[in-house]
Amino acid sequence: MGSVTVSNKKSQTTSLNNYNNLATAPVANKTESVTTNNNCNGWIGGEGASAMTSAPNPKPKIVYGTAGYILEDVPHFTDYISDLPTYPNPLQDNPAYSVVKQYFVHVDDSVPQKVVVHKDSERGVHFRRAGPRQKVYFESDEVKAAIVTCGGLCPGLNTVIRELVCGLHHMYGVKSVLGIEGGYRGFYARNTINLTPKCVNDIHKRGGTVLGTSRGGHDTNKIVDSIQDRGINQVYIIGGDGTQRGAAAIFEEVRRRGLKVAVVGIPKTIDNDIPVIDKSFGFDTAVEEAQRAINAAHVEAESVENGIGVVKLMGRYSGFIAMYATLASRDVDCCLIPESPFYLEGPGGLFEYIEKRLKENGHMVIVIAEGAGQELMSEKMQTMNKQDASGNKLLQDVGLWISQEIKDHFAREKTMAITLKYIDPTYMIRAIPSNASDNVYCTLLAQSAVHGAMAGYTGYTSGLVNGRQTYIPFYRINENRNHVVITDRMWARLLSSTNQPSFLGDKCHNKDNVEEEEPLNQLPNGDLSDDTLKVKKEISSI
Ligand SMILES: Nc1ncnc2c1ncn2[C@@H]1O[C@H](COP(=O)(O)OP(=O)(O)OP(=O)(O)O)[C@@H](O)[C@H]1O
Ligand SMILES: O=P(O)(O)OC[C@H]1O[C@](O)(CO)[C@@H](O)[C@@H]1O
Ligand SMILES: [Mg+2]
Repeated sequence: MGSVTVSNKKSQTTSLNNYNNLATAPVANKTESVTTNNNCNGWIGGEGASAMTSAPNPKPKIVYGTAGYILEDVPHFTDYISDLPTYPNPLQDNPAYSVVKQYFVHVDDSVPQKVVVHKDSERGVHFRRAGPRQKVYFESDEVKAAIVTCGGLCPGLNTVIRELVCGLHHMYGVKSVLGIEGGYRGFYARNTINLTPKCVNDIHKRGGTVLGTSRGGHDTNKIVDSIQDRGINQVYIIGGDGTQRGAAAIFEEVRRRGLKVAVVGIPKTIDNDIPVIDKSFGFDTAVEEAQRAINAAHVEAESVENGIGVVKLMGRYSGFIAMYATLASRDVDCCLIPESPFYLEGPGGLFEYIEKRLKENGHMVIVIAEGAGQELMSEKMQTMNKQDASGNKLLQDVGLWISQEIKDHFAREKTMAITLKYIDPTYMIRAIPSNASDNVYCTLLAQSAVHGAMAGYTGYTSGLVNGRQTYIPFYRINENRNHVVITDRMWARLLSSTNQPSFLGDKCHNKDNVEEEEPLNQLPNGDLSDDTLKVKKEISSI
């Protein structure tokens, strides 16, 4: 890798090899900014480098290199605490690793966010590669780790807990690991449990989380007080978008107080709506389990004349589960997701398509994500805007609603007699243990998280980017949500597999009606990479 510059007012140039020593360098406020929201919790390293002081204005920690190389780095203890002792990584004496060449990750290793490039492309954004480092910032018996799970359930939660405990124990000799019960509020309202490799040995075979979980109840100060009171110095926080925002707030407070506490996020969401990462753990398991419901709907539908099977799947704001379950099944004739608004009546509408499909095939299967059609439903029904304890919008049951609308339509129109069966497996797909590939994924995520904390990194989410484990600054995880891009090839593949209407009507040819999000990764010739052209809802007026 060529020389890499840490940009700052004094244009100081620092090799990445020295990057961990930045805290002792007189680095001033960074002048460039990156696209991020005001709540970002990353920060430029080196500010206020003296011990027990904190940066007044945290900014993302960005390193620039040659040919447009950008490293969106994660915070490190040395950014705000000076004179920390380091120790050789105990893995170097571990017989399992002694035969592995270059087992330790090189300090300059990073992973590109975009792998599709043109010959003149800039190198673009990179994230720090995860993995064990030669030096660690904790002695084994100094570590007191804590693990907490927050938000909804997801297959694999127990596997991550197990692998954190076993990873800390077996790789780094850490004996003290606490489980925080019942989500964030467990830090200050519940007891903790001691987690040992023995007591977590079998938990990956069970669904749910042995620690319990909750929504709401995040009180940053109380949580950090509890971390301080209990002497915890590594916190592993497993949860979705809300949880990662909470983790960013905890990190900020920890840093403000100048504590040597690693705050590490492990992204969890069955909806796969966390940005940057390839996919979230448990997603594959959920898609696989959804097949059982789709199969049942198909069997019911094809066994009667004009049979319709409707399956509702999870996906509050993003329709990934519905999209992948549809693509995997091949029995689905129509997939409805929040990102692709649809309409019922008239030419090109859902009712017209159902009639056509029944005439052609005698039966059909519809998969609908729980967040789809919410605006349509609210137009037709008087709905209350309710929220859960975390402030997430509580959704109406779109599966029940659409089933009734279809039945009413055919009863009214008398074009054909239909039989409709509605299957709602929503909680069944997330309350199960993770499958084999998710178990492996959870193991890698957990071990990467542990390596990073031991190496003194903090304020990051451990995540898979282009097939490599990385450390991603919280602000990147928290700045937006991952959506199905309906102008992307994946959605086109689905449309061509189901043959359903796009519900875009003429408007899909009218660029004025397409509201595009900022094309973050525009390629040099003006083309947009697959996953960056984001088209928002634009047919609500149809
Ligand atoms: N902006 C925020 N700042 C601090 N804490 C938050 C924030 N948003 C949510 N939290 C806390 O994070 C926890 C989990 O949030 P939430 O219930 O939204 O689930 P999640 O982590 O998004 O998971 P999922 O949506 O996949 O079920 C809750 O305890 C909530 O109080
Ligand atoms: O009923 P709960 O536990 O609030 O969870 C429901 C929500 O959790 C998720 O599984 C994850 O966010 C969503 O798909 C769903 O809307
Ligand atoms: Mg969420």
